[in-house]
Amino acid sequence: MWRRVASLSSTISSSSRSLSRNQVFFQAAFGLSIRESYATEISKPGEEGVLRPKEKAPFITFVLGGPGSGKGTQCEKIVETFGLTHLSAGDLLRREIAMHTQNGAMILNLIKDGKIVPSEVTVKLLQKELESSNSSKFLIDGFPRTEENRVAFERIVGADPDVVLFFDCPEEEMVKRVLNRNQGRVDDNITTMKKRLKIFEALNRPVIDYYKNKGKLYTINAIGTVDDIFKQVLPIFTPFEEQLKQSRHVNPKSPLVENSS
Ligand SMILES: Nc1ncnc2c1ncn2[C@@H]1O[C@H](COP(=O)(O)OP(=O)(O)O)[C@@H](O)[C@H]1O
Ligand SMILES: Nc1ccn([C@H]2C[C@H](O)[C@@H](COP(=O)(O)OP(=O)(O)O)O2)c(=O)n1
Ligand SMILES: [Mg+2]
Repeated sequence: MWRRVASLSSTISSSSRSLSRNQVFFQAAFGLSIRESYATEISKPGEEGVLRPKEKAPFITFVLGGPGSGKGTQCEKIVETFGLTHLSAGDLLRREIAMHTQNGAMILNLIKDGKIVPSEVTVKLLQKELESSNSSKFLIDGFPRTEENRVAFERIVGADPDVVLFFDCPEEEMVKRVLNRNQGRVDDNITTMKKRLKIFEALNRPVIDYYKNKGKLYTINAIGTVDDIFKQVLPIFTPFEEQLKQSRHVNPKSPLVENSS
């Protein structure tokens, strides 16, 4: 669906190039933001009163939690079961480092120091993935980590999450898991971890509170086995059964698929 939008946007004049392809298309054609245009029945000038089919908004889940709370591990299980497309903000940033891109060195220094990369950089990487994907159901892991991240995503991508998962884990357990992670990450050491935990408390808590107030937050007790934790995650997606069933990528064994054997 995002791809369909992208192909239409090539007809838009080059004077609007600083906007995203989605924004260019929807703003130029209908003067609407992406979210508005997905949610509203619209008619072009000269076609007043002609109802056009509603576009479907992408289904977006944000995955929050401290370092080592098990976000990535649970995302793998969600992908396996429900077929959402997994976008890890941390993985996208690490890919920039590995590819020695223009921002690579800056990102490496911030990550080593437990700091947050400027929102514009992270959101642009996410936006690129969202726009080039065939999928319409996304799991965005490790994002937004700050209020600035959240606002930048709203401004640049123009979409809101349907679900926000928060893996709630005691610090002691997170430290233990990170120090045993063994993935060769530059930030998996006690010095960086201590900084990350401080930053998490200070900057991620306001994001958690924001989504709690909006009624979108699902808090999961992240202590226990991977399977026990996933048992808490499963029922969260049940109310979204219809939307998720339409995904081409849904695992046929998913509990959301009727008559699965
Ligand atoms: N429920 C769990 N119990 C014990 N260890 C876990 C659990 N979930 C994940 N882990 C391990 O903890 C480490 C951190 O998990 P990860 O999914 O990478 O967390 P995050 O993405 O939140 O930093 C990994 O080595 C992972 O295998
Ligand atoms: N929204 C984000 C996500 C990650 N980062 C940076 C800073 C984080 O400490 C690192 C690693 O993030 P990642 O989500 O992979 O980390 P964990 O899986 O929680 O340990 O990347 C960021 O600056 N902004
Ligand atoms: Mg992770």
